[in-house]
Amino acid sequence: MSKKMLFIYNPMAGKEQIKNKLSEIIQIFCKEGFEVTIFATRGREDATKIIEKKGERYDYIVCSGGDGTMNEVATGIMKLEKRPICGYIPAGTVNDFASSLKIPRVMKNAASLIADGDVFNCDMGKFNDRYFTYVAGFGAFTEVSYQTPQEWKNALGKAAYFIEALKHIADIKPHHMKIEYDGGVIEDEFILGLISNSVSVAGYKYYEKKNIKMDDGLFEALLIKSLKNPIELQQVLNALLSKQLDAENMCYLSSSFIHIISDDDIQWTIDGEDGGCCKDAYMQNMKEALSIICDRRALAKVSSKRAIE
Ligand SMILES: Nc1ncnc2c1ncn2[C@@H]1O[C@H](COP(=O)(O)OP(=O)(O)OP(=O)(O)O)[C@@H](O)[C@H]1O
Repeated sequence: MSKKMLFIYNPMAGKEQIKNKLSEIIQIFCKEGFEVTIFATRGREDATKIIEKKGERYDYIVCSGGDGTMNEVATGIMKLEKRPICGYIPAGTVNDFASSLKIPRVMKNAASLIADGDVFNCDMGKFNDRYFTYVAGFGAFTEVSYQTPQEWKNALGKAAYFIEALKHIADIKPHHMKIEYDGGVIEDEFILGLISNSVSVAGYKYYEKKNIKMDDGLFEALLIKSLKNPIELQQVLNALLSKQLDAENMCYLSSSFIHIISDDDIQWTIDGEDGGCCKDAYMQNMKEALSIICDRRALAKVSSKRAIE
């Protein structure tokens, strides 16, 4: 019996990367016995809407685009009762989510993986009434992915985000907030927070020393307190570069939920896109909610159910 696939792609993502690859990708799917319906997105939330409307008719929903498109597709799937298996062909600049799951950057290899790969039940994040696949954040680094000029992204790739972030860190206004998590509360002034379910954020593998699992029902939260002088700033930058996440003025914790209540509105970023402003952000880990195809080698690293091979 043929497997029904809805293939959704953002034609504009990552320098219109898919333009010359589409035919090859579709041929791979057809050769592998998929019956493919193709949908090109036209703008914001298009992917989510088509999935909400028609997603349950398919066995697989495969998307191609950047982290923003992946987010919109995962959001659509979360809204379905009968959730199809998700596949991803990355086409953006950074693709943190894809790199955590070892999904190839070469599009035809990622397409072949859809037929060959393993299904991984990945945790998803819920942020108030929205969803995220790998990160919700505020402050210095988080504003970067949509502030970094496109020409920099194209020329420098991952380095562009980091350089832009370093430029901004000193200008960021601290926010007074209360942070509730499994078994604890912190109250302080913070300039940055990253709540993630990924081994890589903004292109940097900050968490690689921490043995992060993406199906354990836990977020990792990295918070940086308000910095009083250039020495403290330097210490934090050094700690970030050497991936020492529990240094002075930094908090690192794991929790199934994170509730952040701030005195003033905070600008959030969700999976690298604008996440809007709010004073009250409740983030709940949705354990193993998204079934996504990934490389077998990634499972050994990101799944709590597999012993390291
Ligand atoms: N045809 C389109 N034209 C313009 N924007 C689109 C179109 N289709 C979808 N979008 C919107 O563009 C946003 C960003 O797209 P996406 O993340 O796929 O690419 P990108 O920005 O190039 O990738 P990255 O941010 O990873 O570099 C999506 O959230 C989506 O809402």
